[in-house]
Amino acid sequence: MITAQGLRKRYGDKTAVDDLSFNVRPGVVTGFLGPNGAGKSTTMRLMLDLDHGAGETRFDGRRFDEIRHPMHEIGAVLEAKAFHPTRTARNHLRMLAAGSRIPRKRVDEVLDFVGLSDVKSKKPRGFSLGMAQRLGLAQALLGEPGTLILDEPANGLDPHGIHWLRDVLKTLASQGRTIFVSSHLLSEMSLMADELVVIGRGKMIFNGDVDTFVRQFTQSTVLVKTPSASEFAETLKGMGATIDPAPEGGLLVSGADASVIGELAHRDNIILHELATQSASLEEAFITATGASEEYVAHGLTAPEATQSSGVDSSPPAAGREQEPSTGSGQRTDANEPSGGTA
Ligand SMILES: Nc1ncnc2c1ncn2[C@@H]1O[C@H](COP(=O)(O)OP(=O)(O)OP(=O)(O)O)[C@@H](O)[C@H]1O
Repeated sequence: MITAQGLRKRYGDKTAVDDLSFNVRPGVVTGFLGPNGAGKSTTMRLMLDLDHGAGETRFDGRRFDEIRHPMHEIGAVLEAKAFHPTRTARNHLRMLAAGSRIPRKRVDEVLDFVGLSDVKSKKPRGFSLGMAQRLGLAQALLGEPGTLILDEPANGLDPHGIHWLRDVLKTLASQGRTIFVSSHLLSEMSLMADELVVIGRGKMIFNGDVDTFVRQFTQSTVLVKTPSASEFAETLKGMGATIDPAPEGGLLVSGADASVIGELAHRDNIILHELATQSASLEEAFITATGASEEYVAHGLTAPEATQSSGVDSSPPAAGREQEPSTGSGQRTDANEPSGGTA
């Protein structure tokens, strides 16, 4: 279990991490999400004592500096290409293994596990980003730690590699390990993570399970297909639901769940051909939840005649979108106030 309490970091007058407190449970994968510049990497560095700031992180009750053999307890990859410049991949890991009294054979085991056996005698500086990510993971796993902290581990991996990483992290979590992983790949995160820590501009937005996050920040709709569409639409509107035409045909109903709609149809002898709840995606929830705390907002290209020579919009960046997440349960807090590889 990781317990982070009151993490805070300022760079000059910029607050990069603003009083973050959260728990990361063992046995599940916890995703760490936030827009660019939200403070994810800074938070991870603070957690691992790689940066100075306020607050405290405990790993199974102990601070990082109280852990005698960190490689055996915490594996972390914060930078994909942080390797020794001249050693081969295998020698790089052997050096780290020797420093932490890890048997040499474990080096070959982890290299095999991450699929780098064929290039173990090559120097990592020639590795692609995906290969470097694999070597970073091998390094993190050397001491068979109970906790893994990974910053964007899927970055640079091909689709097979991403699939593989998901299986690896889920398996490691199912063994009771604590896995904290940041990623911008939301579709991947929705398949991988059970729980989430979502931040924006350094502040907590949500800490809890993925389904609750999606439910809190989106509205699910129900697809209804019936030969009596106009008649049934009137009935549904009469009980306060909103009706839109579904792109695939039928009615898209908001504001009433499938069981209520089914019971109404039964009451009025309406034949239903389809009744399906359409859940929103993690990506939709993320956009809603973090829209107000997006720091770097892109602007569309303006028409060529408006920009004359360059064709690029040169207007100053906006402060952010005017979208405000409503306050939900205790798991969720607002984040609208503008503020501001190791193993
Ligand atoms: N060494 C530094 N000096 C000054 N500002 C910094 C430094 N490191 C980070 N920052 C600022 O702190 C904020 C948080 O940065 P951080 O890299 O932690 O965000 P992030 O969520 O990891 O972003 P991304 O998703 O783009 O990687 C940003 O505004 C960034 O510009």
